[in-house]
Amino acid sequence: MPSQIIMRNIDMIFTSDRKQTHVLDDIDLTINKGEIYCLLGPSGCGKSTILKLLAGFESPTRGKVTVNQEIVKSIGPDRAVVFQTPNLFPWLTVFENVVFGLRMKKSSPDELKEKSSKFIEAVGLKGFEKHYPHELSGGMQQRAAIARALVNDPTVLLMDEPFAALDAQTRSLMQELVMDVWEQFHTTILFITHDIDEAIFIGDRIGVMSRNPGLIKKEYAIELPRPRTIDVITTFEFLDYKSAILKQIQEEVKTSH
Ligand SMILES: Nc1ncnc2c1ncn2[C@@H]1O[C@H](COP(=O)(O)OP(=O)(O)OP(=O)(O)O)[C@@H](O)[C@H]1O
Repeated sequence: MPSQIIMRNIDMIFTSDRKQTHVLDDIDLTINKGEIYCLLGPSGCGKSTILKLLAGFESPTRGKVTVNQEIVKSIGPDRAVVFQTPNLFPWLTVFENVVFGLRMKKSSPDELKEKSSKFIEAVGLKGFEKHYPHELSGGMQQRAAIARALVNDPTVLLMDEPFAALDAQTRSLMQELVMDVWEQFHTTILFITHDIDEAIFIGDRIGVMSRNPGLIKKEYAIELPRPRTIDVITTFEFLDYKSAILKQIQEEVKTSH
């Protein structure tokens, strides 16, 4: 599969109040087209910084970030971001929130209708098009945020702990939703999480990071068959991955204290 995201020799040093923080150290990351790559790691290791570099919110101190063979210089419609909080416009309905980007692009009414219904249905919100965000549960709001991200046909979906604020049951439904959406559209996904089970369930590969400065310490290829359903989390293969990753994280914690 061709590489879609390439980060080479990335260093990131933030300077504030004359203090320098070396957040990322020589990060090399390649994500293939259609792959789901999960980043796991302790708080402050630089996971969101990697996502911000890919989204074009920040530029690296050193190194090169390319998406679709183009150097990332700013934000772009080829890269959609889903954050922990859905950030929907409270004064707009689900339909209007989802088509917001399309309206900005002056898409035709037919395109608005066709694309919104495709993605609203894909995230299981059919029938809720006229609802306002305050009339939806947290999980439903996040579904709308995912539809809004997908409606512009991004080639890359960047998800920053998208389900961290949800209760366990909703979270598990949302993980299955990501699987469903991926089965339909095969979008390349970078998915940031603190949750090992979530990373193994969703990911094709997992990068485990360490901090001070942030490094991708080890990568794991998750060869569980797809399509995956939540039952997979009780299989021996799943538990083997979990135990190996837990061991790696525990070693990290020991050496960083
Ligand atoms: N704009 C900035 N200016 C200065 N320091 C920053 C800036 N953005 C991030 N940092 C610092 O970089 C480090 C990594 O932050 P980042 O948000 O990437 O970590 P993270 O692994 O995503 O953490 P968490 O899991 O808690 O979200 C932190 O120490 C943070 O304070």
